Amino acid sequence: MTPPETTATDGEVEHQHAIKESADLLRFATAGSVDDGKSTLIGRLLLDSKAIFEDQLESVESTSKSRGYDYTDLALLTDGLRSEREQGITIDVAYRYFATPNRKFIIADTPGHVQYTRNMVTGASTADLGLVLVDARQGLTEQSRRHAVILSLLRVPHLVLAVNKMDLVDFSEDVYNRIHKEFTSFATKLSIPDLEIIPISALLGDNVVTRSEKMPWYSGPTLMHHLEHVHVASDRDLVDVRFPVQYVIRPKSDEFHDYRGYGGQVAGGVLKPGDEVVVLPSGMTSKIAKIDLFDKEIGEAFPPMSVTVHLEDDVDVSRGDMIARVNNAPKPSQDIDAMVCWMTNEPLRPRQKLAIKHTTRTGRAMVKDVQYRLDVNSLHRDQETKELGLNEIGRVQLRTTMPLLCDPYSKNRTTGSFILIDEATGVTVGAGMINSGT
Ligand SMILES: Nc1nc2c(ncn2[C@@H]2O[C@H](COP(=O)(O)OP(=O)(O)OP(=O)(O)O)[C@@H](O)[C@H]2O)c(=O)[nH]1
Repeated sequence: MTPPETTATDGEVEHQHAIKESADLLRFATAGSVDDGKSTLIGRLLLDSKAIFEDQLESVESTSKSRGYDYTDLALLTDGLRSEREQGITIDVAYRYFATPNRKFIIADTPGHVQYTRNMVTGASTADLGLVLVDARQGLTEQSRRHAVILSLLRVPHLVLAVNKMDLVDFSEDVYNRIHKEFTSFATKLSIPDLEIIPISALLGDNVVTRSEKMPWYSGPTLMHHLEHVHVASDRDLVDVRFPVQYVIRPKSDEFHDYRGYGGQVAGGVLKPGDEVVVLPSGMTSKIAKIDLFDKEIGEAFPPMSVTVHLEDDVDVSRGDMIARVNNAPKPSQDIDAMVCWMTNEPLRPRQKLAIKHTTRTGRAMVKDVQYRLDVNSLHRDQETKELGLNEIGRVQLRTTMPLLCDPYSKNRTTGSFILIDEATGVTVGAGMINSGT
């Protein structure tokens, strides 16, 4: 029997197209200790996937020669780009773009010498994949463990441990197996849904883009093959509708009376015209009249699309409000239980007051308790020290002055996270992942 013919509606076609678009893009964050070879690896990825321009390569080759190297120092490519961007920015993350015929990539590159959790958290918070480098001669270090812990707390769904400089350990299977064993046993204590451990030489290119002939014992994918094929579209929450309103487009005159829209980025679920929705915190309900993407009307919107939503009724909606589905809305919470990464010298302590930014709202919060501090090496929970120092991670209870419309971070990385800001200086001093709100 022939299956009935189906015709896709415009909305479905757009949906498929947008899913393909988001699947075509991989955001990944790199992490490693100083000199593990991160810059060299990024240079190698760009070079072997032919994502760099001839003139850039020529300048790197001539600089390498003038410095007396008998190889092309690919780190120059990355570091050159990086130093330009480092100027005057507090959060030291360089974003780099490249593409292969199979996928587009955005790399959030955090310099290894600045061992700040802040950079790592900023770079990895929106990543689909985290790439942690270790030097095969050293194996795991405290910093590689810390990076794995942070990636797991940030629920980065895919993790790659690249065991680099395999050429310096004679491409030894034993060395790889030892690091593999040590890391997998550490990783069982973390939540890492997908882990790949790849032996590479960033300098020589083994298993980066081309398969290494010197490591016939390794049967897994090359790094590039994995980056191109890792499945990311299903990582997004398409069930619970969450639309934090970023701005309200008001009618300028009577002529545009109909054009009241709410702009923002979809943080969860699929929105469609005709859906019954609730506006929080007011609790007023309405229906979605239409959804615009730039100046085009679309049939569906889902994460991470930035759209303008129009409602059928003239309800009162302001910046910081959230549009959700009736019967499936987040509960407003003022008592927040979260894992916090602290990013400044002055410790986080009970009774401290801070500004808190959650989705599109900013308010104030007081630290009620530091329940424990997490030792990133042993994963031991220290309940004695009631504070968090620079780069430390712990479980913290906060009381906010306004209710947050939040979800657990495990359900939604956008509505489940917040940043803490020093009220006097305006500097970001912490990042939080919500366990629960009551
Ligand atoms: N033998 C060998 N040397 C490597 C390899 N990868 C990197 N190196 C060398 O290790 C040194 C450090 O590499 P970088 O790429 O600058 O290290 P990094 O981790 O990016 O360091 P930062 O830029 O300071 O963050 C350089 O001398 C590289 O040439 C490798 O696979 N094999």
